[in-house]
Amino acid sequence: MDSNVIEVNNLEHSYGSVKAVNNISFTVKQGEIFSFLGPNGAGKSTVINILTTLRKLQKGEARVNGYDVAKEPNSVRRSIGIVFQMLCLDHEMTVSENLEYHGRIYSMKKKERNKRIEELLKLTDLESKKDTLGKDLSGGMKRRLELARGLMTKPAVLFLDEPTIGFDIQTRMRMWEYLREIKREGTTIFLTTHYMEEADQLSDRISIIDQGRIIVTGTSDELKNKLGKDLIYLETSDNKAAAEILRSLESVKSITEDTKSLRIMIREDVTHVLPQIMEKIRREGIDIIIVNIKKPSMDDVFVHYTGHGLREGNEDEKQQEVETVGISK
Ligand SMILES: Nc1ncnc2c1ncn2[C@@H]1O[C@H](COP(=O)(O)OP(=O)(O)OP(=O)(O)O)[C@@H](O)[C@H]1O
Repeated sequence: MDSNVIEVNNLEHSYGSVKAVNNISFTVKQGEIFSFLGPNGAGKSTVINILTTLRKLQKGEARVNGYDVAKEPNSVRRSIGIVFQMLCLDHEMTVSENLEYHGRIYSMKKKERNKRIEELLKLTDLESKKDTLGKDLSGGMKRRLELARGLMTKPAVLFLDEPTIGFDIQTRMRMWEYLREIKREGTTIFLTTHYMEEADQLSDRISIIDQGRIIVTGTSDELKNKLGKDLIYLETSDNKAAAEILRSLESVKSITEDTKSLRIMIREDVTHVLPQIMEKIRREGIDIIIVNIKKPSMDDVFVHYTGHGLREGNEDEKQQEVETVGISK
């Protein structure tokens, strides 16, 4: 039977007049990797800070490992591991000493500490660096050491706030491997990210969060499949008029329009629909400049549900949604 390691009900949080978290509810099951995917300022850090008891809960309910974050913060803290955006290592200690020190703080016995340090150095590929000072590690190694430290006490749940921010894609992919390995050890992982691919590749389930609200939750496949079977990117001499014409087609599920192109989600096999679409547009005297067919990506899911791209303030990515058929949320 699935058991919930995290349970959040109607969580709200404001900073003065700014409502950072607006009535959020979700659960995370034992052994899952669960991600909050959202742009800067969406409210991700605020939620993770409340769940890890670093920020006081204002309104709503939250339980972690069965403990109430408002009423039993010490029990929550003892049962979790945390890795935050900001590095908190001691740069004058070696890799092993950093882990050793953390184990002592949590009153781990010497034998247990040594065993765990050995396991974690192996897991995070830091065995050859065990006597290197924190300040002499690369950025990726420092983050791995943070990860190892967060896991020292074998927490039931690990919280990671943007674990791979600023990493190149290779280092990011290695980090995903470590996180999958940690999951295999039985740890539940809650992470925040603004990388589409990270959420897509790593998570068992994803919540898209925007402006303090959860917009939609599901597995990567569920979210993509809800959009439609295939997606056609179309650039024409008059996108607005083309969207107008195509909206009446039964096979078209929805159309997202931006300044350059149309993203057309379709219900049926693209090979049947595409000739029909081309014919209809050409008949109206509209020229087709580019046609591209692909399966919906997490990027498409994000644009579809939020109505904009992920990098806030980039006008090229601001999209205007012109749905033809409402989709269930
Ligand atoms: N200490 C604070 N005081 C005032 N406003 C804050 C504070 N922390 C966050 N905010 C505001 O609350 C909103 C949510 O911020 P939060 O840091 O939770 O978002 P986020 O999704 O984690 O963003 P990022 O990815 O940039 O960390 C934003 O509008 C932010 O400006």
